[in-house]
Order: sequence, then structure tokens, then C-alpha cells
Amino acid sequence: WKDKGAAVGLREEYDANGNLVVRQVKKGVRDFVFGRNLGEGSYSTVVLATDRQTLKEYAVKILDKKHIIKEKKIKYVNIEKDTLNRLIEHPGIVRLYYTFQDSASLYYVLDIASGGELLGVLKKIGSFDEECTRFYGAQILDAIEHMHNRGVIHRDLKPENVLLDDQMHIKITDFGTAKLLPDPRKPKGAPQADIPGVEMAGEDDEETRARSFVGTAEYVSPELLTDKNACKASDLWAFGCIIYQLLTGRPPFKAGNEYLTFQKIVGLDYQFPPGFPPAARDLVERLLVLDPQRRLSIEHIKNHEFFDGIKWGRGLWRMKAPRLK
Ligand SMILES: NC(=O)c1nn(CC2CCNCC2)c2c1CCc1cnc(N=C3C=CCC=C3)nc1-2
Repeated sequence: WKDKGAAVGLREEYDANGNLVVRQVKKGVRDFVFGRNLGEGSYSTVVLATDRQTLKEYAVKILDKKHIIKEKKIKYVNIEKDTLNRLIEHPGIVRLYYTFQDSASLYYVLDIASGGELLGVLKKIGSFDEECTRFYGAQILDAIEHMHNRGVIHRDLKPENVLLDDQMHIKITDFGTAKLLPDPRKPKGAPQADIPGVEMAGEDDEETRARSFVGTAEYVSPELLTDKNACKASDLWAFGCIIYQLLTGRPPFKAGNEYLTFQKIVGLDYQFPPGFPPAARDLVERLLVLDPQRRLSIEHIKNHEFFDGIKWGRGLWRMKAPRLK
């Protein structure tokens, strides 16, 4: 990285009344007051931060440059930034506002999800009723549809990566292991963005990176275990696991260790507990299908009986979140 430091760019503009307005266009470390630690990744720390000027709160993801280079994770860093830039305008996905760097670190300034993890809420109340599962399932599916329409496969969807904002609406996070397909909105052959000036020397090539990643055991799709290839339907397998888990309090495939969990997955070895709602059961059975080609498409899921009554699109994000009981 060329160390651009935290140079703060200022732009002089004139407003409608001809008054000179000086606008700050580049943020830096000095513009934020850093607070408590929100989470640790393998090469990043996420910290609560407040913008000194606007007092707006953010989550700032701080990536250690030395560690990234030593662990050859430059590609992951590029993928995450490119992914977040592609998904910039969906209410169900953590938004990237600014990036900057100093001599030691890269900084991503992201939406704060003050409600923490969906998993935390699920653990607190045990399991969700149908209404809450329908609402949160619909928001997660709407965000997955947006990702897939932009050529992004998340590959590690799980309740820990579904966060909640102050309206108890979801915000999906952690795109460091996403798989980026060519952006359908960019004309064929157009260069796909990267972090400028970041050498890829000694980097895994994209194919190796894309094939080397396996998500979190309980949510990994069978195709990722058998032929190492994730596709959009892999996110819908994880979605089926999440719907099952919201209604029962546990994922469908869980064993004493990862190997036994993987065996259950490829053997489609799971059961529905008594009282599992029939419409939800039909939906989950059409998602937890070994052949990714035969899994329900997003359009079919949206029209499934389980989601009867859901107003898809912008209306879904204006709805008041149901009380979690
Ligand atoms: N890896 C990330 O990008 C990331 N990690 N976190 C915190 C993790 C804590 C463990 N589970 C997954 C998330 C965040 C982000 C994005 C941006 C982001 C925005 N808001 C929060 N909010 C939290 C609030 C309370 C507890 C934990 C997180 N967290 C994050």
C-alpha cells in the first residue's frame, strides 16, 4: 500500500446563495472517537466509533496491514471492499461509508448494527414463532436476492452474520469470504474494480481462493463439500438451515465434530421436531435438497405459502419488526 496517510481532503463549494461552503470529502482516523470492541476477526478488529463532527455512530473495521500481507490475505481484503461497494444501497446489508488507511492499518467505516447478532436474540428466547420467522426470513431473503442480482455469493450466511439495527431490522455482514461473479451491471469486459496500488504479488489466484474456502460447518452446502464449488444456490441452502434454526433454536445439521456434521449434510440426515409448522416444513424440505439445481429459486421461495402476506420490496423495510416473544 502507498501510505496515503489520513490526509483529509477539503473541497470549497458555493451554495445556492453564493456562500462559500468548505466540505470535507476524505475522512481519517482523527475524525472519529473510537469506543468498545465489537468483534475480532482473523485479521481484523471491529470497533464502535463516533464521527466527531456529526456524532453519528459507526462500526469501524480495522485491518492490520502487516498481518494481511504475512497471511497473504490481500485478495480477501480487496474482495470485501469490492463486494461492499457493489451492495452499497440495500437496507438489509451493512453499508460501507468511507475507507482510509494509516501506516499500520486499513479502516472500513460501516453501518453500526446496535442490536447485535440475530443469534444472540435467538439464544435469549429459545426459538422464534412463525410470525417472527416469516419477517426475519423475508428480510434475509430480500438481502440475498440483492446480493445475487449484483453477482455476489456470500458463502458464509449464518445467524452470527445477520445483525440487527436499532429498528430490529436485519443487516447482513462479513463479506470477506464472498465469491464475486462478474458484475451483471457492468458491460462485458469492463475492468472489475480492485483496491488501486495494492500489489497482488504472491497472492492465491482467484480460482484457488474461491475453491479453498469452506464456510461454517453447520451451514455448509453439500456441493461445497463434494465438488468444492459454491454457487448462488449454496446461499439458499444456508437460508434453509437458518429458517429451520429460527423455528427450533438449533441448526438442522449439528454433530459432535465438523466431520460428523459434514456426514449428516451429505447424507441429508436431519429430522423435523413434532409441531414444526407444515408450511415451513414444506419450504425447508425444498431448500435442503442435495442437488443445487433442484433447490427452490428465490422467486419460488417468495411465492411459497410460508411467506403468504409478506409485501416484498421497499414495504418490507418500512414494516415495524414484530415483537420477539
Ligand atoms: N466482520 C465484520 O465485518 C463485522 N464484524 N462485526 C462484529 C461481529 C461480532 C460477532 N458476530 C458478527 C459481527 C461487525 C462487522 C461489520 C459491521 C458491524 C456493525 N455492527 C456491529 N454490531 C455489533 C453490536 C453488538 C455486538 C456485536 C456487533 N457489528 C459489526
